[in-house]
Amino acid sequence: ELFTAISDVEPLLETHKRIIDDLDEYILKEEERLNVLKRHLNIYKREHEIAMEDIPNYLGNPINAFTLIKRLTSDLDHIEHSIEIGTDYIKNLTVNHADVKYPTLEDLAGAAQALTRLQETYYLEVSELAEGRLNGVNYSAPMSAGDCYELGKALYNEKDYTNALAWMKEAMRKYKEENQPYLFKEIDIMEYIGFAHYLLGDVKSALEWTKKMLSLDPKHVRARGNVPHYNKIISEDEEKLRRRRRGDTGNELEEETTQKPATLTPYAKERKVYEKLCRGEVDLPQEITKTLTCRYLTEAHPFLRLAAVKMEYMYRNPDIVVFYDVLSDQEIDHIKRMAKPRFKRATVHDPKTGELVPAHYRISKSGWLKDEESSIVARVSRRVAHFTGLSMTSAEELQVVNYGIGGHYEPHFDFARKQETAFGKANGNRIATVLFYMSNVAQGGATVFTELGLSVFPVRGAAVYWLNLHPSGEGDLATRHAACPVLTGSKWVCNKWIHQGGQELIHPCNLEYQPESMRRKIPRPIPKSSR
Ligand SMILES: O=C(O)CCC(=O)C(=O)O
Ligand SMILES: [Fe+2]
Repeated sequence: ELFTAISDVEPLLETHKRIIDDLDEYILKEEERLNVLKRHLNIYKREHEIAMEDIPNYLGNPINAFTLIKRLTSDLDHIEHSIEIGTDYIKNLTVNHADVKYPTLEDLAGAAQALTRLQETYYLEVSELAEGRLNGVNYSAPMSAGDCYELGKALYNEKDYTNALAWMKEAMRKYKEENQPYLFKEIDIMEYIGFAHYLLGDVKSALEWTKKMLSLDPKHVRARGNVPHYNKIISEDEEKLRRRRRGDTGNELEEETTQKPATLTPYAKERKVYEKLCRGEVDLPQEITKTLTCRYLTEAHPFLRLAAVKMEYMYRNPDIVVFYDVLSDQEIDHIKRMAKPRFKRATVHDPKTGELVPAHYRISKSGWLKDEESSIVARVSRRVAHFTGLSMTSAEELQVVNYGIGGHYEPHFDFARKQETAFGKANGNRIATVLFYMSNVAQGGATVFTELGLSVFPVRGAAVYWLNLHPSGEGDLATRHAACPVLTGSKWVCNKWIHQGGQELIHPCNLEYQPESMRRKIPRPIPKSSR
């Protein structure tokens, strides 16, 4: 898939240029051909008019008789030939080339879902997006009726009827405004709107739209078939309502009327916090902010006395630290260049089939770089040892990540839980995470800590650092974090995960394990809106 990493979308511009050149040439040839045909047509029309004015006189003229016959024989051959060339040309015309990359329908669906994710996370209005605006900033040309229609169709095919409906309504509005020729018609948009309403349980609106379809085309087969079906459902519903009002409820109806209390699942609760953090709507409580400091780090390693590192505490207990200017522009370019050819989409095991399938909770592409492969990668590992003070003997290779359109990584822990296979390996669990930012992100793309209520926004060249484990080796649940969907720009990061192996003397473990009950003393973040 191409939509999972922005870097993979770049070659599409070359494909795009090829199509422009081919179409340009094709249209030029077609126009020449059509001009010939039009010239012939005009002659035929003019001659026909003259002939009809006075038929005997016209045919009585031998020249006219000849030219008429000529027009119906050799001229016609010419015309036919010209049309044939046209159809042959069309038949042989290819805008598909083997040597350039094309996106697939799966890419189209992925890009459509990404837009929906962005729309929902960042509260974007469909009408704003359709005008090419993101948060009030103009980012692209307005979308056409055709763009909105295709997007609506892709969402409809993915069974996202709510968003499909919103985009189809936008398509309808633009279709009327634009008055442009399209391969689809107004009635096609209406059909999607009507059926989406039906699938969302709004049968009355479905009927209304179907009737509108019939006013445009009284013979429309599907619309005619649906009207009685919708009418039946509506009258059945009304009957149920009447019986309920009369108190004449059977058991079956009683069940329907008992409403379940609207409680959010833990997943939905976390999702809400995650989205709020992504929008930057949560401030840390003063109890935390007053403990946050920044300074030059000089003591973690003797090397730092020569080259101190700027550090800033983003959170205390657990400590989340940002180190600034720990990757240079050259290092970033080198790491990106090395990683690109090895990019693979993040996959998970499908429990049903046992096969590796793309992970929907993580939309990005990544590749791994070894220290031995490049002195620059090795230098970055040494730097990590300097500013974390940890041993790199058990560290993983450098993981390089690029997020695609709306790319994200849903809330997770970096450490392995007991049931997971990585747990208990020779090197132990991931004791620490160093997350380098290799790009700024214009909008979106924050790293957020859902238990702490902390949003960290990417700064190119900086790294976030935290310990994933308690001194006892137990995973610290407070480190749960996520990567927010990228709204604009391309987000590049790289991860260095350091394991327990090798830290025995540097970071001795002990039985101290700060239980959940203790951590509750840290005030919870207060959402802005509740103040
Ligand atoms: O990209 C980010 O901001 C976070 C990435 C992350 O959490 C991970 O790769 O484990
Ligand atoms: Fe992570």
